[in-house]
Amino acid sequence: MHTSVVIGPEALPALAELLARPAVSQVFVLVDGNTARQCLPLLEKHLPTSYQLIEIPAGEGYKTLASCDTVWCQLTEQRADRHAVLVNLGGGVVTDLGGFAAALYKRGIRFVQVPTTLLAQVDASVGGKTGVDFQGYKNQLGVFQAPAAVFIEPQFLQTLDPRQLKSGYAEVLKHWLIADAAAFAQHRRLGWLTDNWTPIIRESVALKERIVSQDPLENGPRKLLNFGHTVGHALESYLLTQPGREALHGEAVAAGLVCESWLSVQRGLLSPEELDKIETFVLSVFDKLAFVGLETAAIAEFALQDKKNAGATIQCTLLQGIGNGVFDQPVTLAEIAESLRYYHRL
Ligand SMILES: NC(=O)c1ccc[n+]([C@@H]2O[C@H](COP(=O)([O-])OP(=O)(O)OC[C@H]3O[C@@H](n4cnc5c(N)ncnc54)[C@H](O)[C@@H]3O)[C@@H](O)[C@H]2O)c1
Ligand SMILES: O=C(O)C(=O)C[C@@H](O)[C@H](O)[C@H](O)COP(=O)(O)O
Ligand SMILES: [Zn+2]
Repeated sequence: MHTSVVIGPEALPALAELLARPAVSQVFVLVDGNTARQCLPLLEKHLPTSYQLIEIPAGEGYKTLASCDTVWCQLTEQRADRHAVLVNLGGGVVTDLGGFAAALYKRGIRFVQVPTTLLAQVDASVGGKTGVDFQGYKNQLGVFQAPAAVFIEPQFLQTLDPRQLKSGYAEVLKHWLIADAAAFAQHRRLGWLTDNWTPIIRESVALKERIVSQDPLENGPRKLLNFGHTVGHALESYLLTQPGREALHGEAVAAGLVCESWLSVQRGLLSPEELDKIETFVLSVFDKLAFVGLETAAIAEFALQDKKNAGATIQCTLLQGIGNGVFDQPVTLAEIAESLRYYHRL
């Protein structure tokens, strides 16, 4: 099944057209505190006058069942029927949570993604992974459910904090490392900042869609899109338990890209020179995440809950050369901890 993704100035008019169809009974718009203030004004003129707003607090800490409860209560109070559409206006937290809440309400109503962060525009809004965090584990509850459509307006990025922009760049880098060596080489020369994100968004979405279309439910090649995430999610989850030390998803993934590239060298899949290129570029863009050597075991433990694992075996996506990901590579807990110690020493 193909999901329509509209990118550019035609995106919001196309959304308006979809919402005006007679088959749509009610329109609900899910926002967080920031997208309510900073993104809704741009969207509002493309919405029907009768839309209802649902707001959750901003941030990863609210990607929870409790926030879904807020969504479900409001849909129920407003007697939303199966022909209602939920418009998710926000970053990956809103698109993941809104997609999940919509998929469960009355066994599923349609939802559309209107991503407003770079991370959500290049990655989270596409591919149908939805979910929430649970018991400290990332996306522990979720379903694969394709949105009715995705509408990407790069203009939303104008109000985005530079730290958030960088966080999204980690997922772009991931895409190049698993599947596009030429783009990695080109952007390593150019540096990460640009005043026109549209071509990068288009290329990332196309690359991700190509992989997802081969394996929508992640039984095989879709695991490539999880490069950097075995260690990245472990770090993100651990730091979420440490008040004041929380890392953004992309920041943790950036560290994970280095650790998992190091693991690729240990397996003889990647050369030390290639690792050097990756870590030099990553560290030129991202500040190093701070943790002490004694914490590496506790961080690594989180990898035991990674969704790619088979039983007790941690299965990582690694690189067989830059631009060529390989999935289902067994690694031990001790190796994950050692990769974190390598990163810590850089
Ligand atoms: N489903 C997937 O395939 C997928 C892929 C990658 C990441 N994710 C998930 O996405 C989440 C991270 O998403 P994120 O980085 O977008 O974080 P986020 O949704 O928390 O957004 C980051 C911050 O930016 C604010 N914001 C959003 N748009 C803004 C704008 N245009 N201007 C000003 N502020 C704005 C938000 O309110 C929030 O405070 C994680 O939970 C991650 O697990 C999912
Ligand atoms: O779309 C995918 O597949 C991904 O793995 C994209 C990741 O960037 C994203 O963070 C995803 O939510 C991770 O999913 P999980 O299955 O590891 O929880
Ligand atoms: Zn990710």
